[in-house]
Amino acid sequence: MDSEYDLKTRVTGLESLQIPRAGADCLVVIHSPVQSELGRRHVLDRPVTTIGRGRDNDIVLPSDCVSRRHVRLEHRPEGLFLLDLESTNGTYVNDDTRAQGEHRLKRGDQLKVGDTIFKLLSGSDIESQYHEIIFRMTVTDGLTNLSNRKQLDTLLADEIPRARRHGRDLSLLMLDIDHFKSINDTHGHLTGDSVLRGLAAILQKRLRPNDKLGRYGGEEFCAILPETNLASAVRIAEELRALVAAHCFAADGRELRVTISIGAAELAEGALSEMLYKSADDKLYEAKRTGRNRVCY
Ligand SMILES: Nc1nc2c(ncn2[C@@H]2O[C@H](COP(=O)(O)OP(=O)(O)OP(=O)(O)O)[C@@H](O)[C@H]2O)c(=O)[nH]1
Repeated sequence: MDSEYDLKTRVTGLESLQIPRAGADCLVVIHSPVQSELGRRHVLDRPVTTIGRGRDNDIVLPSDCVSRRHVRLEHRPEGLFLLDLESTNGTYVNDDTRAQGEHRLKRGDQLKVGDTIFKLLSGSDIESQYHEIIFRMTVTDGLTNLSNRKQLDTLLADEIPRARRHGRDLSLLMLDIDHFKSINDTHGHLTGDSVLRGLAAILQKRLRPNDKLGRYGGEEFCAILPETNLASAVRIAEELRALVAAHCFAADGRELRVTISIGAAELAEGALSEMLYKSADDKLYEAKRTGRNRVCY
């Protein structure tokens, strides 16, 4: 049985980008007030999928015009059925038909739930794959393949209420390559790019699957560490720092040594995403000011 955590990460993180098995039904977001949701593909790989505003739904739409439990989709031998759960604003199929009772869906149908419109597609449809590619492009950093800044914001905005709800810790690391400009200047931008890719791979390999690593910008990375207090985050940060310092990057057939500075912060009571970013960022700059290749918290 999946934990609530696993279920949610499946639909909020890059984990949701797994290619579904051929022929699996998918709901693809084709209209949303949240731009970064466009093209997101929800694979309907369970017997029942619920959609609603409440965090306990399989697909969570945090909008006032969506009911807490809004609609339920059910796989049966005869096909996929939709059942509106007496939502206030209703569920509409193909624009104007308000779903009454059970409604059998067919591929290509559009479902309007509040201000989000989904299209039911097969995972193997060219159209579904097209949406997926566009979605990947909007949430991924092209160089490192990690989450981009926008996606990090979305992930952190999801993790903060989850941590509060379950009374769990949450920490954030901001990581920045030391003297990266001189690596570019000495070895060229292609080597700089390869260092960024190599660094991303080292960090990703050490972190746990539930941690969320992204490229915050330029040579700065960010790791969201759910269920991690500050002491553990600092231990992890120290390990990452040491791993990078010990790694031999390659430049023009020669060895290149790279170090990183890290700022660590823990979610404080009542703090918002920006405050957590700022606390970790302040500590990162303290690490830079006090000599680099170190962790500050
Ligand atoms: N190769 C490459 N370089 C980048 C990329 N993004 C940002 N940079 C470079 O990263 C460098 C960052 O330089 P600075 O902000 O001066 O920082 P630094 O040299 O790392 O110095 P400290 O952070 O103070 O240790 C700039 O030269 C940017 O051009 C990228 O995608 N590829």
